[in-house]
Amino acid sequence: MMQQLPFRKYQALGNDYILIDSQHTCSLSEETIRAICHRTYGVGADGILLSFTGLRTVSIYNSDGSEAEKSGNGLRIFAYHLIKTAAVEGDHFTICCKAGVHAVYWDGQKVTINMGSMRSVFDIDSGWQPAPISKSLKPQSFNIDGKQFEFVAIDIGNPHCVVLNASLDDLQHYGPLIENHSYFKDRINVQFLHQWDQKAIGIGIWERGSGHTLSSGSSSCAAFYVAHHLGFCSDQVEVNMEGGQLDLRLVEDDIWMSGDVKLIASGTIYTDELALEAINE
Ligand SMILES: N[C@@H](CCC[C@H](N)C(=O)O)C(=O)O
Repeated sequence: MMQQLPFRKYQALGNDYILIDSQHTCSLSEETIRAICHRTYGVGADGILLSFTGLRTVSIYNSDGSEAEKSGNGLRIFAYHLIKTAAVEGDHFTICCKAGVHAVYWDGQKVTINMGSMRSVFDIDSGWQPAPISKSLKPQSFNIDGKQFEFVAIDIGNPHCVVLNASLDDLQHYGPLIENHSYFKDRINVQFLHQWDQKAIGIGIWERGSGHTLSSGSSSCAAFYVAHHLGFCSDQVEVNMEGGQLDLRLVEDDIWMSGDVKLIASGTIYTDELALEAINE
């Protein structure tokens, strides 16, 4: 059935999302999501945020059509959208995604979100395990296509593999190989941690389901959490990515994230004009 879907397009540090705030029940097939996100046949985006007007809950989709439990930039965008459309009142409210409920603060310029904490940690021998009370993390290593990498994989609502000894030049080649490694049956987001000191860390990003992106909120949180617990940085840092910076701090083991969001376009998607056959080739 032909659908006309009003949308807004937002970007957060170069990580772009199409937000569909639907008045009616609306579900999108994987194929439709891929077509909308396609950079030439569609509107073009790293993902889609789907919500129902009046509700503070959002579903998050990657550009390959898969659903994600969480997105840091996606949540900031959704919160900013609720503020700018006057769907929420005041400067303090909560929003919900598949990974749970998140507190939001708005200071008139930036959205700050409680991104929560590490929920589980990956061990090569025993798989995903509940986060240890000690919060201690131990790097492990794997060999990918002839190259040895040190990594720590943690789940903070969505899964992340923080690689500790990789060069950004290797991201395009090894990113997809790590994303799809047999260790990670639900695939994984990948961060190449390439710079750190007490006040700042730098990461390159390969996202599960969306590939190379210019920034990622949940990736920043995972890389920060790992770097801090390995003693590489303090409990408050700037995370530098190709698309810009996020400010993160740990408060009682929860990661608070703040950063920019911009509304860049709005319009209507005509679903029966989407070139599904072209994107399937
Ligand atoms: N861009 C996001 C992460 C989106 C979800 C991720 N690709 C996944 O599949 O978990 C962010 O800003 O966190």
